[in-house]
Parts: sequence; C-alpha cells; structure tokens
Amino acid sequence: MNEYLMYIDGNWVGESLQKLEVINPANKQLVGSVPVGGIEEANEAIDSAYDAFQTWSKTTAYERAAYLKRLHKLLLEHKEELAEVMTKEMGKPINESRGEVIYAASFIEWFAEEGKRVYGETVPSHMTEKRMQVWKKPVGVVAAITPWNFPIAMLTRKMGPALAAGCTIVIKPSGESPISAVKLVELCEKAGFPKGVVNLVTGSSSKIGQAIMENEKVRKVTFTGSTEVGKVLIKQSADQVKRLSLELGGHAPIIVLEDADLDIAVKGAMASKFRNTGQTCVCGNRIYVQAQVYEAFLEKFTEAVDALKVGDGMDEEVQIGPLINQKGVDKVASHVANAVQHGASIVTGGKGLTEKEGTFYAPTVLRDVTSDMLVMNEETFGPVAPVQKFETIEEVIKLANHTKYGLAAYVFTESVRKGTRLIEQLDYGIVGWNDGTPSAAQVPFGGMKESGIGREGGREGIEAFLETQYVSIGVES
Ligand SMILES: NC(=O)c1ccc[n+]([C@@H]2O[C@H](COP(=O)([O-])OP(=O)(O)OC[C@H]3O[C@@H](n4cnc5c(N)ncnc54)[C@H](O)[C@@H]3O)[C@@H](O)[C@H]2O)c1
Ligand SMILES: O=C[C@H](O)CS(=O)(=O)O
Repeated sequence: MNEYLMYIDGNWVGESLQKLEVINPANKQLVGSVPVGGIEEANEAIDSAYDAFQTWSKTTAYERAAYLKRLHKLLLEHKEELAEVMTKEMGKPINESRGEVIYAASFIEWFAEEGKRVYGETVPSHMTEKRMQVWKKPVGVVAAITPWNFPIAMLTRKMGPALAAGCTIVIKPSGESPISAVKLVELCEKAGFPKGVVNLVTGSSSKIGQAIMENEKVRKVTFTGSTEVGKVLIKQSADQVKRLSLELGGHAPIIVLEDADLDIAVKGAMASKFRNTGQTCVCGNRIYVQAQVYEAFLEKFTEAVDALKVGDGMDEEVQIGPLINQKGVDKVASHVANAVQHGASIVTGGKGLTEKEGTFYAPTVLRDVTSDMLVMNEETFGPVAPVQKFETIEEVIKLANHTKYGLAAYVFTESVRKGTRLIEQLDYGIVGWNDGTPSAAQVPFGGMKESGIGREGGREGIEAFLETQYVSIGVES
C-alpha cells in the first residue's frame, strides 16, 4: 500500500502515527494512506512556518516569484500523475482532473506576478510637517483548510497569493483527498521552497483545527468548505480575532429567459450542473425556465443528460463519475425522494446505480418542481437537475434570491437590457451570463450571505494575505 507522509519543517514525517486510509469511490479499492496527525503535529508545523516567516517575508516579490514559477512548471510537467491520483482518490473524471491541474497551476502563475504589484500609496498630507504613507506587509503564518472536491486547485488558490505576499503556510487538506495535497507539496519541495515555508498536516480535522485556532502564531485562517464548518471556524476565531477568509457553500440558480438561445442555455446548464458530477460549490442546484420555453428547454436538456456516460473516472470517455462516498449518494437520493413526494416527476435518472461497485447515482432531471422541496433549498452536491417553471422576471428574481447562499448564479438571455436589469438584482458574488463556467485565476471568486467572507483570485485575492500599515511621518523642520 502507498503510505504517504506529512511535510513539516522540510521533512516527511508521521510514519509511526495511525494511518488514515483513502478509498477510491469508483471501486472501493485502497488508494493509499496518510498519517493521522493532531495537535502536536499541527503546532510543530505552525512553529516551523513561524520561524521560516522571519526570513521568507524579507525576500523580494521577485525572489518569491521565481519559486512560484518553478512550481507552476512542475505542476504542468506532472499533470498526468496529479490527475490520476486525484481521479482515484475522489472520483473526478480524468479529463476534468487534468483540467483542474491546469486551473490549479494558473493560480500559481498569476500570483507569482501579482506579488510584484503589491503597491502602497502616498496620501496628500493636510499638514506641512507631516507626510502620510500606506505600506503593505505580509500578514504572517497562514493556515489553509481545504475541501475534497478540488483537492489541488483549492490549495493553490490560497498558496499562490499567500506565498507571493511573503506569508508562510500550513495546509490541512480533506481526509477524503489528502494524497493530491501530498503530491502538490512534493512539487513544492522540488521547486526548492525553503524549509518551513510550506507545511502539510493530515489527520484529525477537529484537532488540527483546534491547534490552528489556539496557536497565536497563526495570523490568518483561509478555509474552503461547507457553510456549517465555516460557522464553527468563525466562532473559534473569536478568542484571538484571527483573520478569516471563508469560501463556503452555494446553491446556484440557473435562470433561462424566454428569449434565450436554448442551445447555449442547455450547454451552459450542463457544464454548470454536471461538472465534477455535480459536486462543485458553483454547480447549478436549481434551474428556473420561463414558461414559454419550459417544455422546449426540458426536451433539449434531458436529451443531453441522457447522453452522459457514467463510470470510473479513469475511463477517458466517462463524464459522470462516482459521488465521493455513500453519504453523498444518500443525500442525493433523499433530495430526489423528497421532491417526488412533494409532486415532482422524474424525467430521467432518479436512482442510485447499485449494480456498479462504487458510489454512483444516475444523472437526474426532475420536472414540475416547486420551491418547498429540499432540492430547491439545500445544497444537493450531486448530478440532480430540478427544473421549475416561472412566468415573470420579477417572480424569478424573488425565487433566485430566496436562499441563505449567495455564491454563483447563471442567467441565459440574449437581451442586454433584460440581462442587465436581472443580474444587478441577483444577490450572488459570481454570475455567469450565457456562460456556465465563469471561474478563473484573474477574477474575484467568492460569495455573499452565507457563502463566505472575502474573495479568492484576482487583485482581491492577494489582499487577503496582506496587512495595511498607515505610516505618519513627522518632518518638522
Ligand atoms: N466557495 C468555494 O470556493 C467552495 C469550493 C469548494 C467547496 N466548497 C464547499 O465545500 C463543501 C464540500 O467540501 P467538504 O465536504 O470537504 O466540506 P467540509 O466543510 O466538510 O470540509 C472542508 C475541510 O474542513 C475540514 N474540517 C471539517 N470539520 C472541521 C473542523 N471542525 N475544524 C477544522 N477543519 C474542519 C475538513 O477536514 C476539510 O478539510 C460544499 O459545501 C461546497 O459548496 C466551497
Ligand atoms: O467547488 C468549488 C470550486 O471553487 C469550483 S471552481 O472550479 O473554482 O469553479
């Protein structure tokens, strides 16, 4: 069995600790294991990052960029190996895994350069004997806690800006997909990052999280995951007023207006809904179609859904892989059952694929859906597309905004006037307009309401790892 280790203070450690086994959700075979680290290992990593910060923070952005550019090159050179590990440990179809490695590498590349553009400013003084300047400085030791669904990109979306800003980092990946993080850190080691700049701790999330929140050396916690865990971290951060960035859950509406190009709408809805087997934070979770085109959209969309190939993600032809585990299947099944109990009809799918070895659920379309159903209110995180009819734009704005989430939304219309008026009234941090896959390294990614605090990517992405220092300079003659 492949026994992987943690990376602390420039050393691969943890061989004597209990092992956390990683299971392939497509066939329930053992992929490998990582150590079950806890409070002690987390504090060792934090201490190492703190010591390293004293020198790393004093390097220039140009020196730091050189390390990041070597890492970017290594990520692309090792794309196939990284993609295969990712597919085996969390089920993502191999072509999407390859895409994630490229996406992940783009954050490293973009922020390698962005670090060189961390500008301060000179502020006009109101007094002749005073000068005013604003300086930017790295926040300090960063702790990054990440989810299983994008096991490399969610790490580089944090590591890129943090390291470029001059911070050092301790990463805690999900126990569902830790091996991808191990492979990423192996490449950090190959890129030559000094010891302590990047540290990896695997194991007990609650204990490692406790150490992160209780250790004063950690100045910033950046979390990507569920809203429920995000709320736990907010409470834990209060004692030391830890800086927090939170990328949390979503429940994206897809809105199709009567004047939409239905081919574009179907293509965008398919991309948004079924990417990563419906397990992304920005997946369309509910589809609203204006009455005049409801049947036409449903027919085209269902035809596309029925054409999806389901299977082990290592098969190049597969577009829908397994869900991460049986709990994920059970949640999806409960949403479908609840919808049917409340009057929805299954157009296609609607069942677990128990004949397969892994945790598979059939791509599903529901029609005649109403707003009271669980699937229209809770993040499903699976390949289920509930399609609800609406009459007016005013009605669909109310329907779309009626949620605690505010991460992503999608609008399909050919009318600039309608699109503009509609989108400006949507309470979402990300909107795809005739586009089902808006994410990129150079733009701010994040949500409103209970979808998070802050943004990752874009110019705002590096601000999360900087402190602003106002300097008032007396120049009295
Ligand atoms: N907004 C975004 O950018 C974004 C991106 C990806 C996923 N997500 C969200 O993440 C969720 C799916 O990922 P998940 O199942 O890994 O989420 P999760 O919240 O269950 O776990 C996320 C991470 O937090 C850790 N964790 C769990 N409990 C903890 C605790 N008490 N203290 C410290 N760490 C703890 C987990 O081990 C994991 O590493 C979905 O809700 C999805 O919408 C959001
Ligand atoms: O699931 C969350 C990811 O952030 C989705 S994306 O690949 O960044 O769009």
